Amino acid sequence: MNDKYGRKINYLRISLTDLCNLRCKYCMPENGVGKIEHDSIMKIEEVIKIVKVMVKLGIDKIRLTGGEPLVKKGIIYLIEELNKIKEINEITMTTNGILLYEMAENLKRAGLSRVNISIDTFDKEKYFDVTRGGNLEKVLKGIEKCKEIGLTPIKLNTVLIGGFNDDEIDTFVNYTLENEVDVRFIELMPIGQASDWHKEKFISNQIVLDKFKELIPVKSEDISSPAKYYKLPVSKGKIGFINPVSCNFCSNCNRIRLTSDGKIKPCLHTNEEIDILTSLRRGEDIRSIIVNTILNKPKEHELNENGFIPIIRNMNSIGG
Ligand SMILES: Nc1nc2c(ncn2[C@@H]2O[C@H](COP(=O)(O)OP(=O)(O)OP(=O)(O)O)[C@@H](O)[C@H]2O)c(=O)[nH]1
Ligand SMILES: C[S@@+](CC[C@H](N)C(=O)[O-])C[C@H]1O[C@@H](n2cnc3c(N)ncnc32)[C@H](O)[C@@H]1O
Ligand code: SF4
Ligand code: SF4
Repeated sequence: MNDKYGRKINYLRISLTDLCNLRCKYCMPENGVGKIEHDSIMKIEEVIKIVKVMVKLGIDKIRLTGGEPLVKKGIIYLIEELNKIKEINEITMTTNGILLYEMAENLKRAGLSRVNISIDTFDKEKYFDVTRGGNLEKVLKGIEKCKEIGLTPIKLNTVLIGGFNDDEIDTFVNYTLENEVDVRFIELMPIGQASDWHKEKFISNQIVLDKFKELIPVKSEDISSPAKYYKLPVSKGKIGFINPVSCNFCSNCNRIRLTSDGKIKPCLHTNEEIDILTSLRRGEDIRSIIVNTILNKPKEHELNENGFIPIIRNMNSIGG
């Protein structure tokens, strides 16, 4: 269905869990998130019920995210069930890749279309540091496994952090020369853990464009994608830029979000949330809640406005 600004909303991003097997410094507190009451998290069957109502309203693309979606118990079953819903064209996932090597085959068999993998550095020690304990080798093996079995196209998501990985821009850009993988640089957002980070850490994607003058703009096949794409003159993969702060893709926004505790979020950058899980459990009409949420989706974010209220949730429970 369309929202009141005429945007067609067909993309649902679901944060399946706020738990994660990593603790990226910009995303999660060092000690993780305390386990919240089991009952306040959506069960797999509840996710399926909500999705089944949403597809009747025009949702045809689902992204599973988190926290880390691959640590959610029942993830394979969920994908199998979503794959049976005829209205859904694409089931995708955003993952840190740690468990991909061992799970990729089952994910593909269950019906997952493709994966976006977050990787902020190709340096083993830096990876261990920024993720507070992650093993880079596992992610790299996961990427290779996805290539091997055709869980593709693959996109890498790289958050640019001043003083951390801005010295690796060449490595990431050159990765696309030999790999049929898109690398997307994401500007760090002042959300959750990063909401009070020092401004030097927030660096603009423009520095990549300034450094690589030979990058050629590529027309995106998906006008609703937050990424603007470029490529090196002879390369297998593309370079994408996601500027969630200085973004100008709100006018083409096609997405709504479902948080791990069952709230619909009409926009990534608002604190507005509608508790659909409680309504579902009470047997109330969730269709009208979804219709209202879509109709009243904000026109755009207000990150650049004076008086902007910082987002309270950490990214791990929103899902990015
Ligand atoms: N401001 C804003 N940023 C977004 C939105 N959707 C995604 N992003 C940013 O883009 C990052 C990467 O998103 P992904 O989870 O890979 O999903 P995607 O870009 O929709 O993926 P594709 O379907 O492959 O294009 C997220 O972590 C966010 O930082 C959005 O609706 N608004
Ligand atoms: C919250 S994670 C969830 C999925 C999965 N655990 C992963 O890391 O891909 C989704 C995306 O959000 C990004 N992210 C988290 N906090 C962010 C922030 N403050 N600014 C920009 N991107 C952020 C991560 O880098 C990741 O690409
Ligand atoms: S960015 Fe993803 S992998 Fe890193 S802590 Fe957040 S949810 Fe976990
Ligand atoms: S900031 Fe809000 S309106 Fe803009 S693209 Fe993201 S989710 Fe859509």
